Amino acid sequence: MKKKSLTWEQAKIVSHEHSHALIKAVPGSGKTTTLVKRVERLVKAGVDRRSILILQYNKSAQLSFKNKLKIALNSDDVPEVRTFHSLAFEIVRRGEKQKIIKRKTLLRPEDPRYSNLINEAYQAGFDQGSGYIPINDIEDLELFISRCRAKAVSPQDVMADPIFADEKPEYIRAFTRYCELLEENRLRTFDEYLIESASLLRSTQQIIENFRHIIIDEYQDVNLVQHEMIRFLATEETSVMAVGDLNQCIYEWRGARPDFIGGLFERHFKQTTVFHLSCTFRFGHTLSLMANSVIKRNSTKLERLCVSHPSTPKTEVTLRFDNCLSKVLPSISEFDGSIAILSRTNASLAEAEIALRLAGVPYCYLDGKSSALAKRREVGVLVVGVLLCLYGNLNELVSHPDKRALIFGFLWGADFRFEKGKFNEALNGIMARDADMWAVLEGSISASSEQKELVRALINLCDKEREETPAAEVLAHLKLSGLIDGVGAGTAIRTRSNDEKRGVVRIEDLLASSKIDARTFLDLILYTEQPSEGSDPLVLSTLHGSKGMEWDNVVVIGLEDEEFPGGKLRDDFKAIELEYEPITEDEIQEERRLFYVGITRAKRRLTLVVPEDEGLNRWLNNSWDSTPRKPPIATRFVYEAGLTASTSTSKVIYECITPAQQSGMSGFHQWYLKDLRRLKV
Ligand SMILES: Nc1ncnc2c1ncn2[C@@H]1O[C@H](COP(=O)(O)OP(=O)(O)OP(=O)(O)O)[C@@H](O)[C@H]1O
Repeated sequence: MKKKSLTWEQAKIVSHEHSHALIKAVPGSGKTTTLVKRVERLVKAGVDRRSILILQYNKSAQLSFKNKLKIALNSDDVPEVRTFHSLAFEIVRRGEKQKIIKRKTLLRPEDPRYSNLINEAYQAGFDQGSGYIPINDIEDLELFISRCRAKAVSPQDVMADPIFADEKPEYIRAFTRYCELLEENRLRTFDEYLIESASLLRSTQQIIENFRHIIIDEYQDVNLVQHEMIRFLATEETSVMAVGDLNQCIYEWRGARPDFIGGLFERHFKQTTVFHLSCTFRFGHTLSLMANSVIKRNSTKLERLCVSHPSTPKTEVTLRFDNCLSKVLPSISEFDGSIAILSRTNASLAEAEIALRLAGVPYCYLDGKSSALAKRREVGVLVVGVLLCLYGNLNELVSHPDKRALIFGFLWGADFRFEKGKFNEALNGIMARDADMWAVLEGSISASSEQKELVRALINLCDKEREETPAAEVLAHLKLSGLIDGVGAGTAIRTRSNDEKRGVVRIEDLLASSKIDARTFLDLILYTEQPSEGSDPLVLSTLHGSKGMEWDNVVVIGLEDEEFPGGKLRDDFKAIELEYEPITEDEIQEERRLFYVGITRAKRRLTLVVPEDEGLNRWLNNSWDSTPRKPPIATRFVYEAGLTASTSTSKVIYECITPAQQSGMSGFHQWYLKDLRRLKV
């Protein structure tokens, strides 16, 4: 294999000698390559391998880095490469052994004891009996707890902390009970391991050996506790090197603190040298220019632009104006190389799933899941509704593997109001073979006249449609029955309930444009087999999930401004009754970073599937890259990307630019050219 020669930016980091270092790296800038080279140089210069610690953000990054080190050092004896969690386990284990802290057991999220514990905490906090608790409410509580744990705050601290002043007191009570239950049962979750190890490092000398060099990757995603661990781990002699990209911080809502990389690191670690890795090896000039153009709209000062190395492919960026995925996706599946479809919301991924099934294109989710359709509530409502319309019963589901998920979705997503504690009874009742669904429902929902009316309307729909009836028509009848009105109503978080409502609209559009009949719709959802392992299917992922990944072809869908970044709804948006989701400027900036992360995953081709939008055409025709004043139809981020100007500038760069061409460019594009020259690549 041809050896890569390092850029001067990379070489400076590799040879950095003393003091702490902060590396600000753009996507695909060879961070791993540079860090591996640095460790190789340290070891070759005689630094003891055991005095070097590398911290990676997750298990797969840790394994991959370790393998690269083994190859570089031509040995299995490599420095310690750990995740924050594995380091915390080791420190806590030593603390327990030395009897400094109590012995406790790890409580993993998949352990049934965990769900019992969180349910009990919820019931205590919300003063609720032992009835059914919606999964989303539990998730909201978990998010609240993880935000508290990321800052290592106790329930007493939360009560006193003005940051939490707007939180519901129920959450604080539930959090208090959660902490008590962990203590009573001598259990620790992953969060407690981090917190206790930070506290052990602070209070106990020599709980773990001293490291001469500590290197931490993805620093933009560390939370306060992890940052504190590093501070207490470092001695006078330690040189700490943190690597990250402020513009890729997308986990602030979970407690990540971009301000560490944005200034606090340098304040806490004196005499830090700041380095930049501003040359990407992943994508070409058009995409670099667009990514810079979007991210410069954030308030964080852009110190360096992301600049493409000449060895990168000439990434092609295209906009596909289309409101219907079933027209767009079949042609995308013909692209050469790896393909990913990325979306801000799960509703759009569900639509993509159905469109791909319709086109017979194999796919899977990034985490290996073959489908998420059956678990979506609106899908449960539609499948059960269509089955009732066609056959008057749910016999077809009797031995279907997704029976429980679909009936759960139906019961939860439809507009039923259950008597306290009766939801599970209804679910189990309808699941039973030969169940009388109507009797079960009537025995468990409230006795109000609207609820009785809903059941009657459903009974009236039974057996009234034929398999050949267009699915869109059946769906329209279901809507008239009032069944769909409840979709999204039961979820506590507005963004989630809107996601389910959008799911209905997306499926509605898809059925209307594809003109499939009701039976085909059921077959698509219930019987489409996904390829088993081994083949190389197209990948679906949320934008959050795509972080750290790259594909030859990236297709971003769900690019409507009211969905991404969300916030103020357009006045003309009448398709569904979405609830207003107020969004702050900080949240818009985080969404913008998410768009930046998503588009910078592409190597050879980026396709942005946007809704028809006259405004965007105007922006493209005028080569503008500003943020539209009024919320547009297509996401504002596509407006800001300035595709037209980026394409023409990149064309002249590839064709060798003349001074006259350069002087006609915007100041921003001239800055890009200056940086390109400065990099001397
Ligand atoms: N100096 C170089 N010359 C040519 N190619 C390089 C150089 N440095 C890195 N690369 C290539 O760039 C690609 C990205 O490198 P690497 O995986 O180290 O980046 P990364 O910054 O860790 O990526 P990410 O942040 O997305 O995980 C790899 O294919 C690598 O071989």
